Amino acid sequence: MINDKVRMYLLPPLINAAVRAGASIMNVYKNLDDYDISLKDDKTPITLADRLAHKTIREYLGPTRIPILSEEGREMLYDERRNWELYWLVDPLDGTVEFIKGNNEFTVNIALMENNVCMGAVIYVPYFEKLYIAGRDAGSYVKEHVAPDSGAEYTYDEIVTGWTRLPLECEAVRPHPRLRVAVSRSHQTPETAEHIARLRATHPDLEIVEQGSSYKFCLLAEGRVDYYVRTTHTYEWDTAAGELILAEAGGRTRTLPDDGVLRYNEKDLRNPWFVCRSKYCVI
Ligand SMILES: Nc1ncnc2c1ncn2[C@@H]1O[C@H](COP(=O)(O)O)[C@@H](OP(=O)(O)O)[C@H]1O
Ligand SMILES: [Mg+2]
Repeated sequence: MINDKVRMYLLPPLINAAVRAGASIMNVYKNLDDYDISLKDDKTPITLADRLAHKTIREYLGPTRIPILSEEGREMLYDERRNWELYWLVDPLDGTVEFIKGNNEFTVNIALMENNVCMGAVIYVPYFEKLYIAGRDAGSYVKEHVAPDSGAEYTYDEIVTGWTRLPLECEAVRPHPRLRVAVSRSHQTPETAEHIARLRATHPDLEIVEQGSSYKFCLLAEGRVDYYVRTTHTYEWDTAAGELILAEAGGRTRTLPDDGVLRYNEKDLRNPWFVCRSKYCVI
């Protein structure tokens, strides 16, 4: 089991890898003509930014000698990874579609997995310069004004100075008279609409919040949205960090339709459908 000492030792590489990857992404973001977009086998897009962010993270986390399972290295064989005790689960650029559309809603996700349970997590939102951090049984936090930096070398003390515990306690967050429901901006299905129609039966004035990437988990953790319904595929690297950040802020994630938990390091890395609730969600 990872003890507090190991956790303190691993927090800086986790954070610095994400902030450095954010710098790689933002360097590409400025040059729309040079995104070098292509489609992967599953027909989802990949850009130069995904590749550079992956390379940055791999180079920075390599010296930890903990193996990496990344969206841009997904060809890793199940037999090779199934017995890993520790690994980094990485989405170097989550929300590639939003990146291409230019709406700023993209993130870097890194989760430290121990026996297939997320023990530490970071979601970095480079455009908004926000860093969300969670440790199992240690809470969730947000740190603002963390600019993308290709040479980031934050120490443990620098990271934990000036961060804010989640959920937020400010007035903008609660109480809120209407149920706020997050959905993917670009990936909705008829089942998403049906699910929302059922919610509307009891909450006719509910508010839809369309948002790309794992940033939805961050909004739930902060308490800015109450509920998130996901009825299209995601992969394990899309959810591991966000799920811990939400859980440590008092929220929860449950699979649809069976009300179970998301499992990690499965043979098939695609998640079942799920719903998330913030700490204060009333349904
Ligand atoms: N048709 C599709 N095209 C692109 N991504 C899809 C998709 N269906 C599901 N996804 C998943 O949805 C993620 C984005 O989340 P959201 O829809 O909440 O913005 C993608 O992560 P990547 O952007 O890392 O590939 C991808 O894993
Ligand atoms: Mg993703």
